[in-house]
Amino acid sequence: MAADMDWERVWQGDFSQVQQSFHESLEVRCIASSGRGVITLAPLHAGELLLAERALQVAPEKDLAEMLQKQQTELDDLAWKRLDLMCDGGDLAVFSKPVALRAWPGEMGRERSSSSISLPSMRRKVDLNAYRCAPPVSDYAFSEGGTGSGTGEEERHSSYGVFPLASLFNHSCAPNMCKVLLADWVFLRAARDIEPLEELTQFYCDIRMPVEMRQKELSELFGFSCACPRCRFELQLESNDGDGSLELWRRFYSCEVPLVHQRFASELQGLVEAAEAAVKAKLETMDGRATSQCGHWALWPLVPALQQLAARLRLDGRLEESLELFRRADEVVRSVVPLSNIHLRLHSEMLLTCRSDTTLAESLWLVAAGFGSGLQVWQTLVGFRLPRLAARAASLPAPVVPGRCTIHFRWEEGLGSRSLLLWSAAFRSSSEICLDASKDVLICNAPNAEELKVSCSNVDVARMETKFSRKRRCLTVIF
Ligand SMILES: C[S@@+](CC[C@H](N)C(=O)[O-])C[C@H]1O[C@@H](n2cnc3c(N)ncnc32)[C@H](O)[C@@H]1O
Repeated sequence: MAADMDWERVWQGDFSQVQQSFHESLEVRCIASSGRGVITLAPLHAGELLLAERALQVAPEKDLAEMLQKQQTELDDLAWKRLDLMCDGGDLAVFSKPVALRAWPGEMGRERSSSSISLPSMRRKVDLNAYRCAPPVSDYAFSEGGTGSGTGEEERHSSYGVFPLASLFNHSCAPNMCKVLLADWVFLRAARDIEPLEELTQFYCDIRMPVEMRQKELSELFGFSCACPRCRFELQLESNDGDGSLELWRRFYSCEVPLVHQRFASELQGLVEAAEAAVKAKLETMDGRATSQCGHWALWPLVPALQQLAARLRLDGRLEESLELFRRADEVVRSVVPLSNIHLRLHSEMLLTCRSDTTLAESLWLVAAGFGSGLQVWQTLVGFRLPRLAARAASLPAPVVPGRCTIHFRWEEGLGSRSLLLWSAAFRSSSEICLDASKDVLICNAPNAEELKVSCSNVDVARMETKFSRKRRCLTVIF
């Protein structure tokens, strides 16, 4: 995978070095059904690039289906099959055998001589799959006065693209991937650390909306009822509100925040605290099923108010309290949509509040992981609001993406043998993985990984057998 791509050039609109590339551990498990779409076989680390794909066609939305319909004869067989299998609303069932994304669709595709894709079907494909494209430096840079790219709002939003591989990924309202669209390219990255066999998800609707609105939009536009963990949790929370104690909390969903805009900071703080207390009390009545992640999700509606409050405290010179509130908002945002524009905004605010090197390094990492590494990329997305910090940012070491990875382990008992399975996003090749033993502990390490110690009796490293799967990033140690 092109991890060492020169992102500064990409963000300046030079795509000459970019090639279609895939993470080798991705597998397609089903299409056009509610089952799991694309999964990973390997652990992934936040910021890892999973797919770089160029659009088959980019055009104004109204022309896209017709252009693709005409263009299909010019596509090579593989591209045509991918387009043919792109979801058009029909349910094509779960496969008996998964297909690697890089080989997609393998044997699955129709032979193209049999028929061409009809215009109505192409229209459905475009409706269900097309992404809005953007020229470099556009929506991502969010200065009020434009970005200097000279493109007007209308022009920026007039192009849509069809990406047959990227559109194989299903939706979640708390997705684990982030998507960057630049010109006619899409880049998908792991937005957080992801375990082997987890489904990879992106978002199709505005995930800032309350659950009922998200459900309505996904059902009307994409024809499915979202049953992601966040929707399930929020629906359960709402259904538990027979006594109406969540009324204040509900009013905080972003659309209502302008109403509280006029209040004094202390008054707003009181309201936020009351809403938080109400939702926390409600969580406690939910038979212990609410995880800590649910606790964060429950605070999502409060994020705009937390930001407003933090900005006011900053104006009053209460910098530490302000920073603390921005951090809390960031933690909640991270649980819903990691590595997003919302973070960029929050991190800029944090930097305006406190110009410490730690906060600056965090913001450099965030940009590198979500959008591509390089000082210029940071400058384009965040630094342009903070001119006085640019020189300091340049003096900090470039952030390493991925950062330090955990090594996971599991014991497996076989017939007459015992194996230890070790896996980590940091495992690139077996030669880099170090195994050592001291007394009753087996120690495993690799570049970029946190050292792992596993209790283990009478280990003789010299007599152990090992097998390594690069695809799964898994080392099996047989004793
Ligand atoms: C862009 S496609 C996603 C890939 C699709 N599963 C496929 O096989 O081509 C959008 C369609 O996938 C299905 N889909 C996506 N996310 C889903 C989810 N979370 N639950 C149920 N169906 C989903 C819906 O049929 C939707 O119209």
